[in-house]
Order: sequence, then structure tokens, then C-alpha cells
Amino acid sequence: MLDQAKIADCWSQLKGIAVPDLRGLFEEDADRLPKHLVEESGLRFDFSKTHLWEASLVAFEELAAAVDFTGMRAAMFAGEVINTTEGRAVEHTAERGEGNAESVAAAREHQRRMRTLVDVIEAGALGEIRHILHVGIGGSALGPDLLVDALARDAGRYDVAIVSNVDGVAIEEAMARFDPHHTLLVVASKTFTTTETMLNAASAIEWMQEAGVEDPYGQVIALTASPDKAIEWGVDETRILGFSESVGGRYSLWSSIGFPAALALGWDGFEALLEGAAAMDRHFRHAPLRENAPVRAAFVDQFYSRVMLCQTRAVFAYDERLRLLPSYLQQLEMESNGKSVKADGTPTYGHTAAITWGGVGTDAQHAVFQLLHQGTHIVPVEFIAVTEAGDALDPAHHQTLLVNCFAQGAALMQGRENAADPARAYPGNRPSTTILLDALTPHALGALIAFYEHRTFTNGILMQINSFDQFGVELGKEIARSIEKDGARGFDPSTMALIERALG
Ligand SMILES: O=P(O)(O)OC[C@H]1O[C@](O)(CO)[C@@H](O)[C@@H]1O
Repeated sequence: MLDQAKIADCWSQLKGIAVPDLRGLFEEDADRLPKHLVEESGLRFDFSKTHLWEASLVAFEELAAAVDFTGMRAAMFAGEVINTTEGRAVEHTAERGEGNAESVAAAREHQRRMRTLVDVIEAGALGEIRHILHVGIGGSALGPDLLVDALARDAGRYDVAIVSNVDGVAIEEAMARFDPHHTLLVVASKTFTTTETMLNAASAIEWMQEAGVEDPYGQVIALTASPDKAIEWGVDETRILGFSESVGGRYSLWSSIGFPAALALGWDGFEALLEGAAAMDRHFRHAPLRENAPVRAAFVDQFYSRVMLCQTRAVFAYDERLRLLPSYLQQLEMESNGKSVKADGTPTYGHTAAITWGGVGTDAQHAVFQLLHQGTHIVPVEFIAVTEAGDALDPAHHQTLLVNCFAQGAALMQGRENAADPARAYPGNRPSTTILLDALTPHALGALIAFYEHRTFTNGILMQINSFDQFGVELGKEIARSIEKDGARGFDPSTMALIERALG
């Protein structure tokens, strides 16, 4: 049983600590930078431009002890049922070889089948496959999409489209591009019941049938934790790649849900991704809290969200290959921690997940950075950049990209006074974190994504939230089903009028 009075005391203590000026923090402590840097797996996490200092770190360490952070972390890796509202263990790390032995062995067996299928497809056993049409949504799309877009854009192995939206415009675009005779249809759904995915999958089958593909179901691979449902739908058992129920949707890119990435990258690339994540798992498990990147990042998140009452956090990838990272993080962070009750069902203290938003640099500089520099909201910013260029053009491109990234962090902190012309003054003292990757390899991206997963989990623990359920998405789905079934009956006048006007 946690001591709630002690936890409340920790929060009061955190709120009572003076918030120093960022510029002053550097002036007062010549060693500030090394004290607020963590290096792991070719990733450098620079937390020095945030307002945390010795007193706040000590207070967060006390909070971590009060909420039994180490106990919760050990329970996750041991495969205990920490997703209590759904009665499940949380075992995405087993996919990377870190977890209880039985779950790791089960994950390895799933991976063995996945690898075989990658080889079989490469060998042409399913015909000449040129295109991969992956249909899935949420965690069954965002992760694979990020991986393929970041790592396989030049791999040239297959042309991959990840289609999620139920709006037919989305799948039509892929259909226009692909030849149905040479397309592998990958249906990704943990539950194999999600409306959007099942509708898109059915339309893809129709598209193949209309084009005269003899056996469209012979070109289907199902990625799911519900194999019975996939069989019922028409997929042959040999082409179903399973994964465990204890791997959550938004944590599932390491499992068979990552299949299109394994195809596009090749198995070695996919394995390197898993190894990078495993390296971050070990770091998260064993590094002391002060030197632990996901933990330090969660301290920063909690500080801005609950102490400074910032409602959002912004993530800017200064690398075109990571342009999908902000949307991936939106699901990971907001679906995990956007809750109002603690794991025990009682109301939470203060804000929970910040609203994650962002974009790519340098584009965002010419759009939203005005608000970051001079607006009234304080937004903790996260910059992600990569030392090694992703392009082969004039090095000026990459140099300009990096220079701009670092300049923005400096400008946010430094500010500039201008008493004579307030419109041109910058308050400064605005926080940012910078994550710098040596190179965007599968290993490094695996480590980066695992870092975000563990940071999200740590945030959940510090807030005493169960980060692994998502009941908030259910009500809207239920109402949609009821409208489909019964039409505009029994709703408020606004909803009924909309239904009648648009749907008749
Ligand atoms: O993989 P499935 O079962 O189709 O679910 C897709 C997504 O839907 C959600 O359940 C939310 O509606 C996500 O958590 C999940 O990633």
C-alpha cells in the first residue's frame, strides 16, 4: 500500500521549490551541463536547458521512492499484471528479449515465424510482391508507419502504403498506385474487430477481386493477437502472425505488427531495431535514476505539467525522416496517460498527460515558433536531431538544419530585452530538451522509441496512473455503432440535425 500522505507531501515539496531562471542556473553552476546530460546507445539527452536543479531532482527522487517506482518497474519486467483494469501483464519488452523467460521465449517463437514469412515472401512463394498495402489504425499503423518512413524510404525493397483512415480517399490513393496482382495485403489489428481496419481490408479484397486476382486471400497476411477472428475472416492459418495479448496496441511495433518494417528493412534491420530497444531497456532497468534517460525525461515532464502547470509539450524533429514521430508520440503519450483517475480509481492530483504536439524543423520555425518565443503560454520544447545527414546533397543542407535546431534552443533560453520596442523583445527563460542521435540507424531508432515508452510508463507511475488501458476511446465508438444501427434517434438536437442533414 502506498503512503498517499507521503506522496502528497512530495508534490507539495516540489511545488514549494523556487523555480530559478535558466540563464542563472548555468551562471551559478559551471558543471551544469554534464550533470544534466545522459548518453546511451549513441543518443545524447541534454536536459540542461530545463528548470530542474539539485533541489528538484532530490524531491523527484523522493517522489519516485514514495510511488514505488523501482517496484513497478521490476513488476513490469517480471511480467506481473500491472495493467490492473484489464487484468493483463505489460510485455512489449519481452519482444526485445527483456522480460520473464517464458514471455521472451513466446516472443522469440512469434519472431521465428515472422522471419520465415519474410524469407518466404522474398523468395517469391506468394508471387512477385512489389507493393505492401498495410491496413491498420492507431498502434497498428503509427509505429510501422514511423519505422518505414524513417528507415526504409531508400531501401527500395517494396513500395509500402500504411492506410489507417476509414475515409475511402486514403485507401483509394494506395489502390491507384499499386498493382493488385503484385500487392501483399497486410491486415494489422490486435483485436481483428476494429471497424476502420476491417472495412479497409474488405475494400482491398474487393479491389483485388475486381482486377481479376484469382485468390485474393492468398495474398493476405494477418497480424493479430486474435488469430481465431482472422481465420473466421478468411485468412489461412499459415499466414497469420500472432503476438501476445500482453503487448499493448501502442507498444506493438516490436511484435508482428512491425511486419511491414521487417519486410521493407530486411530481417537484419528489424533485429537491429529490437537490439537498440533492448539496450534502452537495460539502461532503464539498471541506471541510477539520475543517470536514467527515461526517468530524467519524466521528471522534466512532471515538473512542467504539474508544478509549472504547462498544458502542452511540443516535439520538433529536426530531421525529415522523423516527421512522423510527433503523431506517433501523440498516441503513445496521450492514450497512455490522458486519464483522470489513478490506478486505484480515485481522482488524480493535478494534470495528467500534457497535450503532445509538434512538427518538423525547420518548417515549424516559420509557422508556430512565434508563439513559443513570445506567446503567453510556456511550452516545454523537445528538439530531436541527428548528427549524420540523411541526404547526399551539399552538406549545407544538413548544417543549416542543425544550426537552426541548436539556435532555437539557445534563443528560447537566452531571450532578448528590448525596453524601447516591446514587440521585438523576447522574454527568454523558456525550456527545451535536446535529443541528439549520432546516426539514424535501426538500432538508434529502436533505442529512441523504447526511451519514449519507458518515459511514458515512468510518468504514469509518478502520477499513479495505469498507462496501459484506454477506455476513453470506447464511448464514441459505441455511439457511432448505435447511430449506424438506429439512425438519429435519442440524441441531442445538434447531433440529430447533423445526422439527418448529412446522412438522411
Ligand atoms: O489493433 P486494433 O485492435 O485494431 O486497435 C487499433 C487501435 O485502437 C485502439 O484500441 C483505440 O481505439 C488503440 O489502442 C489501438 O492501437
